Amino acid sequence: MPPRSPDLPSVALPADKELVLKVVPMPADVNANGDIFGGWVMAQVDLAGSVLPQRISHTRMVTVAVNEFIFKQPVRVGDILSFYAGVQHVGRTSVAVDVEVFAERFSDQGKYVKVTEARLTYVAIDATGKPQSLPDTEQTRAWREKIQAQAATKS
Ligand SMILES: CCCCCCCCCCCCCCCC(=O)SCCNC(=O)CCNC(=O)[C@H](O)C(C)(C)COP(=O)(O)OP(=O)(O)OC[C@H]1O[C@@H](n2cnc3c(N)ncnc32)[C@H](O)[C@@H]1OP(=O)(O)O
Repeated sequence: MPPRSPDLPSVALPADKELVLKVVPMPADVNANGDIFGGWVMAQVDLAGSVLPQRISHTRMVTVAVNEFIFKQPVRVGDILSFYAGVQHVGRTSVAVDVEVFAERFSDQGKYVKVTEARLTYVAIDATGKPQSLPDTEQTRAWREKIQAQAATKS
């Protein structure tokens, strides 16, 4: 196995996002370098990103786009991965979500390395697979208002 690069300093976990998933990759998930295969990480990010949209849709949702995906640091076997998600846009049928992934080395817990960040978009679909409007729930309105308020403070 090639030598490991030294770990970066621990970073703070995001206060503006929600912990939606924790998982530990196993030896079956490695690539030819001995690190965790990027496709495995992408699959976990897709699942993690779907948690918040599913909270408001109450119907089937599909991933329409991976708008951005950055592998910042390698993931190792046995890392405890924490997936943090935040809704960035709520459209008529779609929800865009930012996902950040942090690794705790199994033998050095409590120190976090940011390994991945991504933006994905999910679409609510009906029984025939066509996009359908998101329901107008309290949660939907709360996210829309929060996003508008954040945009107003930026401009
Ligand atoms: C009953 C309950 C069951 C619960 C059960 C729980 C299961 C818990 C596990 C869940 C797990 C989920 C996570 C795995 C999810 C997969 O694995 S899904 C599999 C991969 N994805 C697919 O197969 C989708 C294939 N694509 C399609 O079917 C169609 O393209 C779609 C998605 C229905 C969209 O159809 P379309 O006619 O192109 O739609 P269109 O009207 O142009 O756009 C719809 C919306 O998408 C947006 N959009 C389109 N393209 C883009 C883009 N590139 N970027 C950003 N936004 C875009 C549009 O802006 C529009 O947004 P709104 O303005 O309406 O908000």
